[in-house]
Amino acid sequence: MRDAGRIAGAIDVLDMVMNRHQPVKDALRDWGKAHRFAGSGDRAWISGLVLDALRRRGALRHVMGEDTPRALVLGALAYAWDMDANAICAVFEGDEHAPEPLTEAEIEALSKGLDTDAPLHVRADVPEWLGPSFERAYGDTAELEGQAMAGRAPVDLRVNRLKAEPEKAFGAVAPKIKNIEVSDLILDGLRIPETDPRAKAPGADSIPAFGKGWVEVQDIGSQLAALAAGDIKGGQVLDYCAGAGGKTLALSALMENTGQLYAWDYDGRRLRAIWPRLQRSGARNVQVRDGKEAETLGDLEGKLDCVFMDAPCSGAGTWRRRPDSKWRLKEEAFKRRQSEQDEVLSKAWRFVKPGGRLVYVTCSILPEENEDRVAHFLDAHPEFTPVPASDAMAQSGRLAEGAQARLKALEGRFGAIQLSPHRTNTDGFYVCVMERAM
Ligand SMILES: C[S@@+](CC[C@H](N)C(=O)[O-])C[C@H]1O[C@@H](n2cnc3c(N)ncnc32)[C@H](O)[C@@H]1O
Repeated sequence: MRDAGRIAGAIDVLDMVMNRHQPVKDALRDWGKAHRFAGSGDRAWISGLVLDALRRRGALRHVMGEDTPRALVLGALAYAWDMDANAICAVFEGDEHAPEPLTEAEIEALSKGLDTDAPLHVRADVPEWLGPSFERAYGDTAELEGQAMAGRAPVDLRVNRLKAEPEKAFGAVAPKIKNIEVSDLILDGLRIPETDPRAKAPGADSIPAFGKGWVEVQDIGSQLAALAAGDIKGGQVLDYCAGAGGKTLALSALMENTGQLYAWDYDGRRLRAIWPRLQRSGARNVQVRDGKEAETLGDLEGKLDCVFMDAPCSGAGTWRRRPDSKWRLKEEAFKRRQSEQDEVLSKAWRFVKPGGRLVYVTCSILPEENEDRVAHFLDAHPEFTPVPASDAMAQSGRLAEGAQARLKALEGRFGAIQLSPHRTNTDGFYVCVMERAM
């Protein structure tokens, strides 16, 4: 396909996302079925443009003066892909598959530059109702935090030391994936830098090292959050919100297959995906407990060295990867997540033994889901005391040289750490560690 047809395709796909409320992946799949002549390279190009339009939807609709799929796609071409109005006109010219020619108003909007005097929520590219939350959380850096969250994300790998040491895994991955880098924060982390949005992303899960279980796809922020469990080798650990097991696998590797790791989730269906992942990873210290909490976890009360809680949340920390969810989040759902967070905290603490630790994690950058929830919990549970999160991460023995000092500088209230694209070039994770009195 030529670029004019791809741009028309991006407008169609974005229309399906915005007006039929389809996730980007589903819209792209349906569009591909109806346009069989489009190859995988065309679909990757279209997907890259749609995702960039969604990532920057706030600033783009402001500059374009409308919030239509066409306006956002044209805006993304100009302001995210650096194509000026003349270049877009030239691509459209004489191509029967091109969208309608640019209007005078569009040419002007594509040429005038982004509005640096716009309100914060526009400059930070977040929904208007979340502007105050952003400002409260990040003050002077709110705009930078929002803009970094509107950028593209790299793909990160975690070396699974149950199967391969980092050097061996790197040696196996490097010939397959160009430009792979070693993380500067974490010893087991590898990074595939963000690629050209017009091109197909390297398929990390199709390389032999992935099939053999030597590496797992996991954002460095998520890996750091798991390290906050500390030195848990030989310990008794509960992954209370285990879901599909991303953190379970990281915790098992941290435990070097010693001790006992219990994986539980309130929604048993979510646990199903954990089984093949456990098998591929070689984890042998995991007991998946599937069933009602009272029946399946009752025997663990007051016994565990660490309860790890990757709480349900808005997912605001992953907006770079799922930008449609940024605009779908509604106040009511946001409030519901906060009640769920209070609920999981109010239940899970009882499994921690005296002297043991509770690790509260969200993939959110919003204080209502993070420090506000911890404050609420600590008010009701004075027997828990916060522990500096960077110290807990260092106790895992898996931080890269110099990383502890960098993370220490990020510690805020309760010694908790807020990771973010702007601060750590990771997804936005919040990590708070609390210790139960003896
Ligand atoms: C962020 S996800 C967990 C992701 C998982 N740890 C991973 O790394 O792949 C949050 C999980 O919390 C679970 N959850 C939601 N509400 C819950 C509740 N009230 N009690 C326990 N778990 C809950 C959800 O089922 C979901 O699987």
